[in-house]
Amino acid sequence: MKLTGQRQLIILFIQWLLVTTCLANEPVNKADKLLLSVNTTANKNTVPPLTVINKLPINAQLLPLITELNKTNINHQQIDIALAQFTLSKVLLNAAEQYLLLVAQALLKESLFNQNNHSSEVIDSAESSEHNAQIIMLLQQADKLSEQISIEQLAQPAFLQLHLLLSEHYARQQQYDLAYLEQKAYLKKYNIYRKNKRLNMIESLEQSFEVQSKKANNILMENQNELKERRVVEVQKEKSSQQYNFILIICTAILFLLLFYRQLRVRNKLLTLTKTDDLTGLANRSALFEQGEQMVNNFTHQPEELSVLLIDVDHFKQLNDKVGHHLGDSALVVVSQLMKETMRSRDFLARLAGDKFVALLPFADCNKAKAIAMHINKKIAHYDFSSLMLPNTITISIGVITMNDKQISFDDLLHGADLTMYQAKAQGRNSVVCYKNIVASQERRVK
Ligand SMILES: Nc1nc2c(ncn2[C@@H]2O[C@H](COP(=O)(O)OP(=O)(O)OP(=O)(O)O)[C@@H](O)[C@H]2O)c(=O)[nH]1
Repeated sequence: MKLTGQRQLIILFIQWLLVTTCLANEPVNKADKLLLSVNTTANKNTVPPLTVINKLPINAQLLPLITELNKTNINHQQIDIALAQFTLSKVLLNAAEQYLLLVAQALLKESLFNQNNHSSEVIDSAESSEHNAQIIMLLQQADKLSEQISIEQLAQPAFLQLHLLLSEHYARQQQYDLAYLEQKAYLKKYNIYRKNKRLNMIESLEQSFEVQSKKANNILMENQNELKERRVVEVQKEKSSQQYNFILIICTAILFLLLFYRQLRVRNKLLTLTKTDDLTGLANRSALFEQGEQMVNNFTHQPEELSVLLIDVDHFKQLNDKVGHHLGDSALVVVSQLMKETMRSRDFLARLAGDKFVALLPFADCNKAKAIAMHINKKIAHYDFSSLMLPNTITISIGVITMNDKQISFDDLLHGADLTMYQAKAQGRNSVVCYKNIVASQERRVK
């Protein structure tokens, strides 16, 4: 009874171990699924596949055979043929493949045995013991190959089955110590398998995170570059717009200045025309009075003297009648030019009307004015006008007046000059008469 109790305890312990390890025996549990999904995601994100160090290559047809053997309904004959082909194959199998082949043979044997004894209620103990021994022998052979296989590969589910099978068959042969050791070996390798899975998963997650992080950084840099490029384009546009506006402003300013300058020239020309005599180009009557009044005003407040000459061409009516009005105009032009040439630069010459001219001589006393008048008179009298189809000589009469009285007006001065000029005419023309001489002669007549 005591022995039976101990056996039952050992069987219960083994069953508990089997239940705890059953989850690990599943080819794909929750952790595997998670790992698979991570690997799939990582592969999609072009993460390099996980690499297992020192892993021996395994024939692609061997692993599906082992998966098939773990199912309930198996075509034993087909699998047996496939395994026989592997065994008889001339291709040299490596340690891992030999290991799995032996495990597969053990699984096939186990499956066949179970199928054969499924219907019979009483199992022959001798036959069962022999079957167990054969299975154990196959699995022990496989276990010997473990030395040539890396621990990471041995921790794979397909390889781990060896320990579970061995443990089960040791237990069946009541070798509980060995069964316990196999369970222990199984758990140890299973933990390695889980640990490796976890590490791989962490590594995969890290790689995935790194890739995502790099992608995010790349997108960020691309956006920043795009932003910079847009900013550069905007700055260039702003610069070209500023340049365009600047050029527009400069052009407008130049145009405005040109128009202003043209307007100023037209205005000055018009102003000059309004003050110029058409025929001779000298100042006209209006300009004469303007300039004369201004000069008289200036000389009212200073000691220097201002003299005025009134010049009239002698017998101009006769000349007009003789040579015609047109040539008479030419004579007036030449006479005015000769007078202008004789004047000082500071003097002012104007055409008063018809054949009458007025010269304003600033800073010229009576003597100086008379000298200038005499000079003009001689110059015209000695000029040969015959080249202009005019009479050889043309003479002029000049009346000279000096502004002795500081209170005198320009009109009075002009009137005095006119009187003096008529005195010169009266004396026989081609002569110069000063106003003070008229006054003296008048004074003598009174006496
Ligand atoms: N060709 C020409 N003749 C003019 C012009 N203006 C006035 N005359 C003429 O000039 C003449 C001036 O004559 P007066 O000054 O009165 O007399 P004069 O013949 O010069 O004789 P005295 O002055 O006494 O020597 C007139 O016959 C006017 O018709 C002009 O622009 N051109």
